[in-house]
Amino acid sequence: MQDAPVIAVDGPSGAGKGTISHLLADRLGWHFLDSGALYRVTGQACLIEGVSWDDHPAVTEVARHLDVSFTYAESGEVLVAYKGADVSAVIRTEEGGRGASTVAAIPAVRDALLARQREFCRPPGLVADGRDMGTVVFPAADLKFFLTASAEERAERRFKQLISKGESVSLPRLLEDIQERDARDSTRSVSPLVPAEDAIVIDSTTTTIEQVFDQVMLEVARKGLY
Ligand SMILES: Nc1ncnc2c1ncn2[C@@H]1O[C@H](COP(=O)(O)OP(=O)(O)O)[C@@H](O)[C@H]1O
Ligand SMILES: Nc1ccn([C@@H]2O[C@H](COP(=O)(O)OP(=O)(O)O)[C@@H](O)[C@H]2O)c(=O)n1
Repeated sequence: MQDAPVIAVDGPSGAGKGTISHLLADRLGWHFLDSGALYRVTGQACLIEGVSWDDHPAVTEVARHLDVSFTYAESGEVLVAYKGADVSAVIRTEEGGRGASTVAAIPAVRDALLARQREFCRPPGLVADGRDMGTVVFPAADLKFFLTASAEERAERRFKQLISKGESVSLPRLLEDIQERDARDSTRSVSPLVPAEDAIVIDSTTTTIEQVFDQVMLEVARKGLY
């Protein structure tokens, strides 16, 4: 099922998955899958096409025919486009996160995006960032991490991140959003947010990005992947 080695990085919002996955893909020279971006673009595409997030058959059609592309800018930044138009910034807003988490709870939408996610698995290897990389999309992954941190710490991180991008947000509102999103992601019937049985769980509530990355690299080396 897998054409190349895969490292799965799962966990809740703000746990540091994107940060650690990017560092890891850079260090190994592997491809990178931002599966959350596919759900975010699906939510955004619905807004663009005038499809309500509650209209499950219509949202599924949008996901099935999603015209999305990922390209790398010279700065190293990933540009995400829908039908050729840049949606990189708008999909990263809190509204974008809410849309993603709403459409991601529709089983047929997850099915529609499954094959597309697996296509990212190409030599020399793939670092896959998401919620169900180790449980559903790449169950045979060579190494699985589940990153987590307290909801308060994750809200604080998200707050700083959004403020630095010039978004006006309130910390209590963000904490509420994170808790709502955690609940929705963890209780949905398909691909709920749970660590794979063989995942290495890393809680970064009180550790720095560097410390988490060192721990991850130790496991990668132990597996002979670097
Ligand atoms: N261990 C950590 N300590 C402090 N800040 C962190 C840590 N890990 C990530 N961050 C910061 O938290 C924010 C969210 O991280 P991100 O990688 O986007 O999380 P996720 O992809 O899991 O939602 C970023 O601004 C990132 O720099
Ligand atoms: N593999 C994935 C990735 C994301 N998602 C959903 O998409 C939303 C946004 O994912 P993301 O990884 O971009 O979000 P953050 O962790 O960066 O907040 C999540 O809240 C999940 O509901 C999912 O269901 N499965």
